[in-house]
Amino acid sequence: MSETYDFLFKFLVIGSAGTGKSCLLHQFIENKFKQDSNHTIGVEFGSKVVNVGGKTVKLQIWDTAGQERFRSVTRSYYRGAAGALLVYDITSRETYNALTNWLTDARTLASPNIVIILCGNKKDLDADREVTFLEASRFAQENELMFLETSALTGENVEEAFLKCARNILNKIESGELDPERMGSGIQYGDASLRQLRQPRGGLGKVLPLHWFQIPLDSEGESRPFLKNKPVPEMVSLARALLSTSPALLACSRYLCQSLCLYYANRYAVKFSTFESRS
Ligand SMILES: Nc1nc2c(ncn2[C@@H]2O[C@H](COP(=O)(O)OP(=O)(O)OP(=O)(O)O)[C@@H](O)[C@H]2O)c(=O)[nH]1
Repeated sequence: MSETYDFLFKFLVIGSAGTGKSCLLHQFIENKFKQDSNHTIGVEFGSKVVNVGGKTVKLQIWDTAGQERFRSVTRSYYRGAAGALLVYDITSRETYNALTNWLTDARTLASPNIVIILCGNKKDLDADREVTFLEASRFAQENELMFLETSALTGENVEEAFLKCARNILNKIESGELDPERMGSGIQYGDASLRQLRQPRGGLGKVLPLHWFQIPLDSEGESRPFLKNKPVPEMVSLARALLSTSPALLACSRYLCQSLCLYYANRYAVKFSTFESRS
């Protein structure tokens, strides 16, 4: 069965042995708890297509072994990951204390820009807790990580952890902070977005560097084109073209507004996407 998706993100699941990494992946993909989970040998793999903020994203997830003896193997899989779940076990301070080492590995071997969500797993074992929610959330804040407590057993916050990480990556792509075109970004375009990018008839003959061009479409129908990242001259003229039509845009429906943007995006062979204005 062929899958269409807008993006593919490479994800890692890292953290000390026995924290529940394989169980988290299994719960996310199969929606059930993995009974009799054994230590992972090297690396295991899973994938799932999810819907994030109106985009279809395929998550390609590498579940790594936490045991020290596999470290040299697992490290070779870090390269080019866009996101990671960094897992500790709330009932084991030892796994929490090891977080700094895992973090250093992720940022040096994958990418300094890797988006990481810290997962305090085995939330269901609250009576045996050795790490408080508060101290872990402080650690997360200090290290610029997102944070959730999860339970692979009950499923609590498992899907949320993957989706939160994916949503953050998508936001960074849309704001221009992350460039999917950069080598080793851990992001690939899927069929759906490529279709949108196909050259129109009588097009420019070359695909321009791809930059995100965002137009807030809020409830008033207001359309203030603006550019993020480094605008290329073509993008500036695109912005001007849209600005000059703004009275018309103000009057027209969201649908028409989007069609017009799509028309220009196709014409200039640039990506077009929408997001909800939060004003
Ligand atoms: N109570 C509880 N037990 C869990 C949870 N997640 C995992 N476990 C148990 O923790 C143990 C280790 O789980 P794994 O998923 O194999 O751990 P891992 O992090 O993949 O371990 P390595 O592959 O060695 O790195 C197993 O006995 C699981 O049944 C959870 O959320 N709650």
